[in-house]
Amino acid sequence: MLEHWHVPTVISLLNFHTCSLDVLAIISVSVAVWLLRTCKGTRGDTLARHPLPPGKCAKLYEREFARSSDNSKGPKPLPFVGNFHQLPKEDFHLTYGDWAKSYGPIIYFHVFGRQFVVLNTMDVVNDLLVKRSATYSTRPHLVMAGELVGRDQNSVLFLKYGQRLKEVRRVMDLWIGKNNLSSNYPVSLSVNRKLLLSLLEKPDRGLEHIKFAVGSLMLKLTYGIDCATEGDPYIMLVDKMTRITSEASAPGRWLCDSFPILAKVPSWMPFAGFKRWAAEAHEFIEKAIHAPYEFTRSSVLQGKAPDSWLASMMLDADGNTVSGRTAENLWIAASAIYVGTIDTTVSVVNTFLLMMTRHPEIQRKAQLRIDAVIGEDRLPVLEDRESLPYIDNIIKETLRFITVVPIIPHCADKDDIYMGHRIPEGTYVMANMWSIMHDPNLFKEPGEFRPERFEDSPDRPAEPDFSRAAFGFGRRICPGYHFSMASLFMYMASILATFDILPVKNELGEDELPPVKFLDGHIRMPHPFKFRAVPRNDRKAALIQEANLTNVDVNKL
Ligand code: HEM
Repeated sequence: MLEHWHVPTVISLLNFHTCSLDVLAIISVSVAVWLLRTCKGTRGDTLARHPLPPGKCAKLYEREFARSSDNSKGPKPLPFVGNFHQLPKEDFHLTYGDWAKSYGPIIYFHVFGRQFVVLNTMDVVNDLLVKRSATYSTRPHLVMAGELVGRDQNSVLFLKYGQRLKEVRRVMDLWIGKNNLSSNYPVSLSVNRKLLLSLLEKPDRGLEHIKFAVGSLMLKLTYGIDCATEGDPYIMLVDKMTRITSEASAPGRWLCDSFPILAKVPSWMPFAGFKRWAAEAHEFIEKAIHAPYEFTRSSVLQGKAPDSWLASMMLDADGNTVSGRTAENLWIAASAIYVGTIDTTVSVVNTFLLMMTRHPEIQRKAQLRIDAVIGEDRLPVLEDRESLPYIDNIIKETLRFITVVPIIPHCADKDDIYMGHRIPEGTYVMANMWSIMHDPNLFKEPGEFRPERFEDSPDRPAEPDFSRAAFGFGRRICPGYHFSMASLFMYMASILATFDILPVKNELGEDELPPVKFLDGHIRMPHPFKFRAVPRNDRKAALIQEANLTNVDVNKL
């Protein structure tokens, strides 16, 4: 049985800080426990209805599974491990996309008894995640990130669908929803102008400036925190929380996600390093969530809190700071803002800069359009968006090209039947956004960056605009959608209006084009790269200086 386990792969995916023998011990114990439970007919309701005789468990289980969820539309599984051995270490979306070519738009597979459905076209995604969002709006149960690190209690992204999620999303909507765009705008504008100044003053540190602008904007809006330019402790804190969360939820990394029974192993056992890691991560995340919240609470109590979303809801009708469930909703909502924004927005803006560096012709065209609308004497503002459809097309193309969240995971919270297939409760139902956004039947040369694809022309109709789908679906759609589209416009339009984005030069004085390479993960991000931001002319540089002199002081907002 063990050769089917692809043991080296399992071990390389682990981060248990323990030796391989320990891992093998865990695997052996888990296999034994699984077989015992299976043979007793206690594993899953299908098998519970059909107790299996010892010795034939694996074969019968496989047949039973095939009957229950029609596993025929997916790669052939092995007994017990299912399709584990066919899963890649990274770039899952590419493998799922390849499977879709053989098995069609819906793929079914299973790994150690956990069932997965991957949706590879917008039609099937809409049918399930949008039209049936009453069934498909919960999140998969993750043992490490959710249960052990505790993110299923304190992170919007991991919360199961239910009352708590609705309450927290309502709070977020008040803060960052469509109707609040204009009241957030002065702070956003101020941060945007500071970003231009940073690019002017330190043009060789472009990517750092973007990250700082995105992070500091969210901390200011949410908590009223003014970040120091470098090494801000709050930015470092929430950044670390983001990193830990993504490590804890990395697919295939933690054996306990495949064998939930391992969550019960006592932390003191020698091979239970993962439990000790989880306990430390949990403690750190609790601190990282509460530190900025406490900052706002104490400044509200002292009557000197700068305006912020949190401060606006911190006091009850009697002037006391809120407590209990209301306070919990606030800190959960507040902490989701930074985590939800940082990597996603930075990824899109960095991809935009990468593409501008590589495509001077697109950059020039966009600059001419901007100049025609705003002239020489001012910088772009949000109201210009309607007059600048080409910038919107650059945003759409950047979202399509990078596909920031390549796989969007939802989960069935009751049994369902779709196109004759049974989808049991608990199945992971994942939209393969990467395949959809790169479908050659919909997008001509999908690997090319081409904003014009969204324009109608006499010889070619516009290609589909799935930019909204890049933000998810149904009741779990990203609460930051409207805010993000507005801020992406402001980042892109104001950078293009004022700077030429150019490649760096090598020792021979030649342009060195940055490669198109991405870091894999839940969130796709360009590999760090270098570019030069050169002011288009003296007038533009002066406009940036003036905007920062006359800029409203965000500390007083
Ligand atoms: C370019 C920017 C962004 C992209 C591409 C993006 C994308 C996404 C996607 C794909 C999801 C999953 C939706 C689903 O499960 O169907 C999501 C969820 C979420 N996003 Fe964003 N997002 C962006 C910006 C933001 C911003 C600015 C915020 C700040 C509020 C935010 C907060 C969240 C939260 C809290 C969730 C979890 C929602 C839930 O599970 O109910 N995101 N985002």
